[in-house]
Amino acid sequence: MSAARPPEGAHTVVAEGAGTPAGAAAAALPRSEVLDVKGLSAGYGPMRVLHDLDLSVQAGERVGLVGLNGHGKSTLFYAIAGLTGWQRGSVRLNGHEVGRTRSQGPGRYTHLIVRRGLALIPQGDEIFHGLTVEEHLDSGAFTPRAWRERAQRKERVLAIFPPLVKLMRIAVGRLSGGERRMVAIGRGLMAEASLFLVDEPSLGLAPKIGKGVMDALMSVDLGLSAMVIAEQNLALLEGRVDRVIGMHAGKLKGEASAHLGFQTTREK
Ligand SMILES: Nc1ncnc2c1ncn2[C@@H]1O[C@H](COP(=O)(O)OP(=O)(O)OP(=O)(O)O)[C@@H](O)[C@H]1O
Repeated sequence: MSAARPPEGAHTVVAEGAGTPAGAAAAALPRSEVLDVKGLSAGYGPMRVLHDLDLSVQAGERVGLVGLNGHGKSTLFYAIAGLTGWQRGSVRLNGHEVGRTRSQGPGRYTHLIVRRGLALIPQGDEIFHGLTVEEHLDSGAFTPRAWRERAQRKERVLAIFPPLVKLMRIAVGRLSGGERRMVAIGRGLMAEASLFLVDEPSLGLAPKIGKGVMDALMSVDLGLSAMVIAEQNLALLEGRVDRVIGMHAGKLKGEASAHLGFQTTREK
């Protein structure tokens, strides 16, 4: 697939949302902190997966999160979205505290966190086979403002994923794996978000297709929003994101600019 930048003036899903809680927060805090995680521990039932994490992401940043299977990348995303069973520590999104103990059940506050500007693009496709491509994209525009602007938002998504243009009326169950991944990511990009968490976008795809999907993600003009991409394959991120953070056994193990390769710099 080819990855095109969206047309000029239609550069970011988020900057367009500047009249909304998420957009206003991002617009009011140019180049400032979108995400500030401090001392985050989280897990499921009796299992502690994340251990005292600190992570800060600035507006406009594209950050890679690299780690092997099972080391907690998805759990970190779920914790930020309030989807883990419990957590301790602070998670601030656009300056607002969204982290708290999930004693009343995972997902209880997720809708509020989403309204604060979070878009989670989960691992795997998480799509409904009977719905069309267009219905999936529309479903990503769930805030009133995003819904009003869904036509423009779809144009931007289609500029990022041109192969979807001809598939809008096709049920996603009939698409290839790479096309389904484009739909899943495109649905996330329809949201009015200031922070996009993208979980292993190349997983399960042939290398060339996976690289194409990653190219498309790199072509998204973030404006004042930020993106964190979890990935097992460092080579897909190296030199293409602003920084790469490693994750091992539920801890952030280091940080390095992508072109320097991976170095442990702030092991906890
Ligand atoms: N819903 C869940 N309930 C219980 N344990 C879970 C759940 N989700 C993940 N885990 C466990 O948490 C640990 C971290 O998994 P996680 O999915 O966060 O890792 P990951 O780095 O994203 O790797 P993967 O690529 O496999 O998703 C693993 O031991 C996993 O089995």
